[in-house]
Amino acid sequence: MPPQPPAPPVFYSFPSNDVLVDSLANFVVKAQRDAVEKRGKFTIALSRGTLAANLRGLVGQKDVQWDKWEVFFCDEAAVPLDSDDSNYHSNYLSFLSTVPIPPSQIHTIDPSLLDDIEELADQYEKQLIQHFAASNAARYPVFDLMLLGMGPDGETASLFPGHEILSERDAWVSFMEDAPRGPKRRITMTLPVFTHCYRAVFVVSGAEKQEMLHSILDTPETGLPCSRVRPAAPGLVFFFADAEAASQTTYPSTKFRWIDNQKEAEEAFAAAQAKAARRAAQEASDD
Ligand SMILES: O=C(O)[C@H](O)[C@@H](O)[C@H](O)[C@H](O)COP(=O)(O)O
Repeated sequence: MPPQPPAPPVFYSFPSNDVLVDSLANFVVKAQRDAVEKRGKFTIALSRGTLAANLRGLVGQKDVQWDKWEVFFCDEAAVPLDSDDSNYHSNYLSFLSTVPIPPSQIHTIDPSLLDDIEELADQYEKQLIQHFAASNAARYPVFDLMLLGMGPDGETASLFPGHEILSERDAWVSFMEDAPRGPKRRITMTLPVFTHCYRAVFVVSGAEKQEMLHSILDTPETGLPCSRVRPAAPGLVFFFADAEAASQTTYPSTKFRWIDNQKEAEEAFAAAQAKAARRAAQEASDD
């Protein structure tokens, strides 16, 4: 049988940041429950930026099994773990320090290797191999949930547009010394890792993201890194945006609900598309 094409992205647009935060918490808890039921643990990857603050809805939630969480970082700057540039540090301050995940289950870079960027990436890849060896990894690791930001140039993690790292197919973790913005020396999970997860979720907020979200969702053929995160079957990709970020895109939005598989994602997309067409026809007849 030929491989199934990736499901269309599921786009949720929320009237305010608070509603986005509650819905994201609800989604993460469901993803965790699903992963723990099926695989006995919940393997999640975090990104730097506003994401950590948008996870605040998880704090104090009753049905979270924090002892089942295994936390990795989508990318990391080659800086000490207490630096403002550290992905770990930004997530620690706003999220990880407020929840009882056992520290041994939070997988950071080895800060003794900061001077050797290649070794830093290799060592992080070894941590992934060790974690995934006993479970589902064949060619690539399969994360239960990868939480992603959308950068100003359409980058995600440290996958910048036009950078050669985007063509990496072998390594799970790669490195760069020429990042176009922020800390130059970084390691990052590679594109195939993002396209082999069960669920990838972009969290996008604020008016400054309007244009880029429009490009990513409405003209994915331009091939910006965020548009290239299309997990292979049975994986799914979701966009959570607040009203400000969502104001330019014409991509049909789905009312927030748990979507479990590709068929449901396709049905949600088709229903949202039909609704948008009906609304456009109604508006045209009102004019
Ligand atoms: O590593 C970086 O250069 C930045 O951290 C960047 O890629 C970030 O992930 C996005 O800008 C989204 O961040 P926000 O969600 O904070 O906008």
